[in-house]
Amino acid sequence: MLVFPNAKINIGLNIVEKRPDGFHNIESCFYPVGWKDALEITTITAFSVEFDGIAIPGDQSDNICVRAYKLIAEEYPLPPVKIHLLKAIPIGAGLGGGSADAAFAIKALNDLFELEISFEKQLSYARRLGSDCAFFILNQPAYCFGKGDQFERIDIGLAGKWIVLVNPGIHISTIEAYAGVVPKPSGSDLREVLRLPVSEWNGIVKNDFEATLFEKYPLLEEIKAELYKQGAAYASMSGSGSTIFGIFDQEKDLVEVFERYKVWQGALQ
Ligand SMILES: C[C@@](CO)(OP(=O)(O)O)[C@H](O)COP(=O)(O)OP(=O)(O)OC[C@H]1O[C@@H](n2ccc(N)nc2=O)[C@H](O)[C@@H]1O
Ligand SMILES: Nc1ncnc2c1ncn2[C@@H]1O[C@H](COP(=O)(O)OP(=O)(O)O)[C@@H](O)[C@H]1O
Repeated sequence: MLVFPNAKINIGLNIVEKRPDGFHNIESCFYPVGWKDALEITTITAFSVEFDGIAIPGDQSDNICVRAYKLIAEEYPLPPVKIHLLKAIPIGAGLGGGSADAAFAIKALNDLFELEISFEKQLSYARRLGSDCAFFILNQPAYCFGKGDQFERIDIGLAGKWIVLVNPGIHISTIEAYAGVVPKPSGSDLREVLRLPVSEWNGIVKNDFEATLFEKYPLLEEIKAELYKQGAAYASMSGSGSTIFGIFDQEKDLVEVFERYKVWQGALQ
């Protein structure tokens, strides 16, 4: 079975409080985008994994796809599989690529072996693998809260708008990014704020990671400024960075402008 795990962006990201378990409660709109990996799961006589594309840090047995398989195999009699991942989504980039791989692995195993795992149970497996992971089970625009693992559907009418994602290749660890932020209540309801026209979001829809990370990596702020210079209606860092995205009213080709970096551009669904 061949599936294509996609990235997400965060439109607004409020880090509102530190929790007793060490995690943070956040408020954010997660929105799927078309930058994709390819993940193939097939039956085989002995379990194996193969990785192509961007090198993934860490041991193969720690790969989140392998962890997803092992988690489901604890409760369901799964045969051995071959997991083949072609990694294209930049890593440590605020795009949730690893979480997407895990969620799509859960869904693919469920479909391939007709396990009939309920949607709620798929969510609970996903939550055990990562805070961002449950969102990718639904994989629709959502207002996310709690650790980022609770969500409700949100319709902010971006379908058809053009998005450009720019990744300068700076790897930012999620733990490092959270450690640099002092949580504070957001003071407004992001769901309400996102009802404003996109062109009014600048300065109002904020990512709380930007302040510290822009200070540490000024290039990120420069990329954001360039996206506005190119006519973006709204631009922001995604998640814990380092990817910066711009939303445009019309199709825009910025590959040459950002030729030194990885760029993905396409229409929002
Ligand atoms: C920042 C966000 C925003 O969407 O995304 P990315 O930028 O990584 O894609 C997420 O909160 C990342 O979620 P995810 O990448 O799944 O994180 P996890 O694996 O659950 O946690 C990694 C580490 O990040 C910190 N963490 C994560 C989530 C959260 N709500 N509070 C935290 O403090 C914890 O230190 C945790 O040990
Ligand atoms: N399939 C995978 N794809 C990407 N990263 C993975 C994967 N499996 C495990 N990881 C680990 O998860 C970390 C975070 O990856 P990723 O989800 O791409 O970043 P981000 O949280 O910034 O979106 C990586 O540095 C890597 O060590």
